[in-house]
Amino acid sequence: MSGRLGIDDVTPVVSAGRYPAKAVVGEHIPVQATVWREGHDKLAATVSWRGPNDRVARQTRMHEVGVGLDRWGATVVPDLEGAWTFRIDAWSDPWGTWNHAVEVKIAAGQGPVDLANDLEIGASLLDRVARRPDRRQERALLTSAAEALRDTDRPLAERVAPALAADVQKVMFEHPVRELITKGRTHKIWCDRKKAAFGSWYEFFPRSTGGIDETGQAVHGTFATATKELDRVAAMGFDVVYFPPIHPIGRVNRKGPNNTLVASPEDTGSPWAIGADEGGHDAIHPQLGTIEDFDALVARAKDLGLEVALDFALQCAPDHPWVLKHPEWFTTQPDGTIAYAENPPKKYQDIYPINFDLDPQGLYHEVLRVVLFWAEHGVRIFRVDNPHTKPPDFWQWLIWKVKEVYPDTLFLAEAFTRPARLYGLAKLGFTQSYTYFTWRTGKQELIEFGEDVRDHWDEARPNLFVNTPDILHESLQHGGPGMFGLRAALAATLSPTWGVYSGYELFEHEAVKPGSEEYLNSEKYQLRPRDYARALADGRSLEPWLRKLNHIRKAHPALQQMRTLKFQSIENDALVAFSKRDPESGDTVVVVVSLDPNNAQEGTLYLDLPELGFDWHERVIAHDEVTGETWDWGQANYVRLEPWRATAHVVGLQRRFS
Ligand SMILES: O=P(O)(O)O[C@H]1O[C@H](CO)[C@@H](O[C@H]2O[C@H](CO)[C@@H](O)[C@H](O)[C@H]2O)[C@H](O)[C@H]1O
Repeated sequence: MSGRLGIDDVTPVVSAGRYPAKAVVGEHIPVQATVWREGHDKLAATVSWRGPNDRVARQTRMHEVGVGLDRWGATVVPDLEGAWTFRIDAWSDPWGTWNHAVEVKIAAGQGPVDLANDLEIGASLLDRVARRPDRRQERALLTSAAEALRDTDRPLAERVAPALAADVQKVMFEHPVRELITKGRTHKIWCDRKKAAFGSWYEFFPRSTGGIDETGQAVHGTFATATKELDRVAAMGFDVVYFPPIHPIGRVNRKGPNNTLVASPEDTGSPWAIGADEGGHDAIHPQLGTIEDFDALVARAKDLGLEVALDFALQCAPDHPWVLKHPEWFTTQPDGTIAYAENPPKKYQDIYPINFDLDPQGLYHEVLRVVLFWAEHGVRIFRVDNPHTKPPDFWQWLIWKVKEVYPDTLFLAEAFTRPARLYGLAKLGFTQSYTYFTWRTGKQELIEFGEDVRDHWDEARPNLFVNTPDILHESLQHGGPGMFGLRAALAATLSPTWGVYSGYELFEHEAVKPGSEEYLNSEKYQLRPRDYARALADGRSLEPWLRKLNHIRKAHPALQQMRTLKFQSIENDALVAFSKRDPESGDTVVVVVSLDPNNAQEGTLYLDLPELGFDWHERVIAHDEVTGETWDWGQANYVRLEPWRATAHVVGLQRRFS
């Protein structure tokens, strides 16, 4: 410890300050610290915080949190993207000490003689503030309160009354006398744009948008056909459209349908097998079109309010130009061959892993060049494939190098891995992280998962995909349409950022074999044209539900929050309930989701109303955004969910004004 007063356990601080805490513009960030001192004198604390353009630090006075905990808190709201810092300043608060002394001594029946010194101390404190050049406006007010304290002709109550009055207290609080000022360590916050925390993602393969020809054959899609698809995606309320790799696909060791190891000349191969004669990571697959076509797609997406996210998979097909040009970037085995990549037990026979240690200088700069190339073409979101198989310091270097040029760039880590690595990557700079959500299906698992991601919010932001081309969870394989609906409801409301891989809205659920999470006829290895319009017309589509969920998410700022997530008690293991509150607007939402896709479930929901900003016994207006019904709710509420009608309630709570 250093400094006159104690300042401990500051939050948000990530890894003892090695990495910046995460925030987005406009986010209410709770700053807390344990601040303590010897003896009985009062202390106070201030957050001194500074934005990227601030020449002078902003000061926000902290308040005591709880009673007797010596814990102090304040909220700061960064209003600009970039690097912010904050520091806790603790100081002795003589005005607070004086207030306390006077109150308790008078309450104990002490008179003016006992309080003589206190009265003079109070007067001199008032004089000190009144004398400040920048307090000219309040000078008369403070001086007259000081005079009253010194006026021995008045009864004691009248001597102290002006100094204890609200107007004087306000000035003395806002412009305090600070003694024994102790400055804490400076901590970092990186503030991203809002989409870093809040957004709805939709993943589709541009190559699957070509439709079917007259012979019934799937036609390879292009950026032009993919562009047409954007209207439907935007209409469903998504904000980010994510494409698997769009680069030339290797021909050597190309995979065939259903992950077979022999491909016919017509087989498209996996887009993650990046690189061929036509180019590598900065090239476009010729069948998709040209860079100009890509630019046009990005522009159209922008018009529709969509942002394009590209996959960034650092690996190479054996015929990737890097393999020939830079053999030093790959590990050669004793027999002269390069081993293919693996993510055990998965085998990626069509790609070589890159060795980051053989020529870091050359490789790092080439990779940076590639990312900046796409950033120059308007891509500011990258979904990074398998980052946990590459060195951590490489990611830290790359992410912050890119942000030096394009600070608004966001990186989603596809690291389904051990928690230390998942959170480690987030701390290094990844904006968002895939999570274990797809595998959390039971009530208790979901509660633990939700609380875990909430409690890591300063360092990692979860992106809850309901499915991916690699993950068709068994619950979706066997749960029927109701399961698709409820999983979407959970993902869209539990986390400010969620995602859907196309085909979900068509309830695609056939696995390649029992026990596998791989789709049958996976789009990873072949084209998969889909007739969304027909399904919608026939009532076989989840599109209306996805649209509704995204609409509700936008209408309720509470659902754009994670810090305020709180699970509420509901008496039924097939029902899970939680609340969220937006600190800015006060918007408050309670979500109840049924985990049973087939049967009606009912239970009593007990709300922690004070936590939600209401009194314990208050009756509130509860409006369900799903069914459109409005109820009168209080502490205990009967809830029934019938999957054929609704798998979830998303209920906005409002104070009942009489
Ligand atoms: O390893 P993960 O399960 O995290 O999956 C990600 O990375 C894989 C490798 O890039 C990728 O796998 C797909 O592409 C491979 C290379 O073409 C191919 O060998 C695999 O069979 C195919 O699944 C996966 O899609 C991606 O999400």
